[in-house]
Amino acid sequence: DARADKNSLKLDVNVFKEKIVHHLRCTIGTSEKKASKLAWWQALVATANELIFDRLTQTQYTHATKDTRAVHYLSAEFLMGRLTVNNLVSLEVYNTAKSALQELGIDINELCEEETDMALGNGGLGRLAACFMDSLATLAYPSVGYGIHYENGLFRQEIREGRQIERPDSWREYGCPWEVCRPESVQEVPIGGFVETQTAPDGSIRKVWHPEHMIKGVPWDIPVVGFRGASVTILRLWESRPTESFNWDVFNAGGYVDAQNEKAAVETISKVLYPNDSTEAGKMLRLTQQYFFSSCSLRDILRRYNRTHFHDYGEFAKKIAIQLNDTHPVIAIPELMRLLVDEEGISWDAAWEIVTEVFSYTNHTLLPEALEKWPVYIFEKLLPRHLEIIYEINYRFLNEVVEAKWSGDDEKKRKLSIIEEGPCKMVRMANLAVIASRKINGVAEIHSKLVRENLFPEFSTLWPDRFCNVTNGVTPRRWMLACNPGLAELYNEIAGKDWPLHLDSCAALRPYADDPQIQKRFMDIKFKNKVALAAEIKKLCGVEVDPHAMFDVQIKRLHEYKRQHLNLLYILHLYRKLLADPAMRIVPQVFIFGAKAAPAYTLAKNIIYAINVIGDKINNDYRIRNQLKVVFMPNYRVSLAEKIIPAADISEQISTAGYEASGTSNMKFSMNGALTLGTMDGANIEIVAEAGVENNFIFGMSVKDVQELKAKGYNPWDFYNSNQDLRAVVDWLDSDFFTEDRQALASIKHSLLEGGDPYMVLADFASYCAAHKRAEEMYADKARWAHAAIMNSASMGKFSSDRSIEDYVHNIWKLKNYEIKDEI
Ligand SMILES: CCc1ccc([C@H](C)CC(=O)N[C@@H]2O[C@H](CO)[C@@H](O)[C@H](O)[C@H]2O)cc1
Repeated sequence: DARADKNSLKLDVNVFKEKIVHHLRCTIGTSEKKASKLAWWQALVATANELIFDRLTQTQYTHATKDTRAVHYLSAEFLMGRLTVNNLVSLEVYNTAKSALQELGIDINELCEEETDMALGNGGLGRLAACFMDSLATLAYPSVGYGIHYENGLFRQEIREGRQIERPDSWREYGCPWEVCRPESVQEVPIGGFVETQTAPDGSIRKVWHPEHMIKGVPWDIPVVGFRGASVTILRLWESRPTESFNWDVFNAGGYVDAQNEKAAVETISKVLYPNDSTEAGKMLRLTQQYFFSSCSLRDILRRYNRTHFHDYGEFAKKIAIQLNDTHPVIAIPELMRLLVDEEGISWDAAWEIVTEVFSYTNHTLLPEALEKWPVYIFEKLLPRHLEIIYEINYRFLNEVVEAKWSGDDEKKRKLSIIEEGPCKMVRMANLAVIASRKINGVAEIHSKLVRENLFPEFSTLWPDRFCNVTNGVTPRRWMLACNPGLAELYNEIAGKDWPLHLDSCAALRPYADDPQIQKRFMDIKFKNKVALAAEIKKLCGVEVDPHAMFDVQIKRLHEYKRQHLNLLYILHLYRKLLADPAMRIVPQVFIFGAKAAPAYTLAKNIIYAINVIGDKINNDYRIRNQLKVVFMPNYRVSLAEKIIPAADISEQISTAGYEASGTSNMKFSMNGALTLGTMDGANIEIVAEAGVENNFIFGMSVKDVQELKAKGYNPWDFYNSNQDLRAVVDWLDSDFFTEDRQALASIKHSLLEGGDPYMVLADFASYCAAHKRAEEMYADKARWAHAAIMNSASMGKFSSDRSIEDYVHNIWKLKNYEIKDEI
């Protein structure tokens, strides 16, 4: 299929087959007869790793010999998903592998189901980091991703009687063949303790930190395979371990338990990912995680730099760029100051010069509850020296920069200060990020505008040139070529085989938008994907769905601002109308949901419960003759998204305008020929600008409308009382029609009325219903729908993460890329 193997010459089917059998016997140590599917998968991976590690070595050799400038992407999350299909496709040996396995009587798809997702992230931010790593390797820019080697990724979600149950995600229980440990690059990180101020004979002050503990950081490297093996870079993830100087003396002194506790305490640091994707936990362990990986990463960067620069930091800012993926790694700023001043003996000013040159910061959310602030007392306990450095940075900023601009304006100082005064003083990580970063960017045009105007207005007045926008993107390798081979085949024919590298070239399909043959091809591909998804839904949810129906999909984290409950109100509205008029005939529709809620986010979990119990009722209500189906697919994750997105007709992107920074699933859906039903929020605005608003269904208030209604005072009762249909479905939530446990559903009604409906669900309901009406009408007009589907898919060139990376490279990182030849 379209995932054709250009360089399969390198490894023809027989050679590939021999290598798989060789690894089965000599690497995994079993025989064809006895081998489990897991063993065959491990043998397949070992075979692919031969190519991958060779390219990795070539890549690292080129970067080292050319002493290249590189970007270091610091992120607490990397939502990598599965790597097998992606790596085989990027190496262009997918079909070779498929045929080789076939000849060995093995179905490659079955093998790939053996792989557990590498779910080391919550949602958008983590997946974006993964797409960016793919593009950096494909564009052959020198880069390293740095993160945390969580033993447990994002929890596995099970649905029990409609409720979300969290289960641990021990993804590498039986090891992971895609990662390699690098003991030679272990780091040790101090934490806790106190700071001693020493006065040298020459009167100069020296700060000496006496840490309470040392933590060992063990690096695990995951190779990132660029498309066509352009380069192979690494994602280096740090695992926490107790240091050798593990308190044996405590142990020998019989303090076994204390020794064990200390060991356990250190190991918990990289034990588990915090499952919140927009509310900060404020837990000490969270800051310890952030500091641990940031410090290990900086030490690793300094170690690599000093290999050729021998502690002469004159070139450091020329060779090193560091991107901070939101505020989570911002502790790296005072940590680099500490390493340069305290350990390398560089002056404060020289160190600050370097720090403000190397760091840049990306903001991914405006939600106040997501902006990290740490109590000063936690810093005093964990990171006393960093607190001193933060105070010094703040003092110089307020008294040199702010005083110069707004002399004597204490209000400005209070607003811009890194320290938030009050009963419990807090460290504002976002302010620290802005003060120390060369560039600050948002992730979509509207979001970057709101970052400048609402989040950091004074800072953007102070430093207008520091603020910029880089609209998000997604990798077309995973999100088109690998997950939708039928569509990939069509683009190979129409746009040539390089479209995965030049997504703009997909525009070659636009002139065929009304060509009946192409329309048929395109919609047949969609239908085939819907048949496959219908089978998966049957298997996972036991629900029969008709692939001819309109597949309306909303897959993303469960959050009120993403308004899954608005979607649910419309489903209730449709159901109510069908019950009211048994003769009514609608375009058959299947509403598909996938969403994890942060474990402590009760209302979000109640919305999941509501979707399941209401869905159950509807799916088993014979009176509506299967015209309406509701499916909640459990354990939404990257590998499930790869199955759902190619089969979608409608992409629900219905956040309250001004709340979704960008969104990235919206891009994946459009690329795969789904039509967006959404608000003018985040990247939706840029998507419909490329594909045509007439080819999508925009509804609801704009950002300006939302701001004005909030300013005027929004009263949800006004909408409740003035719209009978709305009132009926909201009241239906507070009934025992769907479940005897009406409390959970009633809590949703309560949040929409007494709770003030903070995300204006009721205000956008009527417009949302009208947009759905338009969608149903267009879906009935097959040619019109096909036109729109093709125009969306063929107009997404801008949303390749390659374009995002080129923007970062030219506006922020100033990198050169290097062709990787086989030099060694
Ligand atoms: C402190 C807890 C926490 C954890 C994660 C986050 C992330 C910033 C949340 C997130 O994933 N934001 C999403 O980032 C995507 C990539 O830029 C955007 O496309 C989404 O709009 C944004 O919600 C905030 C707070």
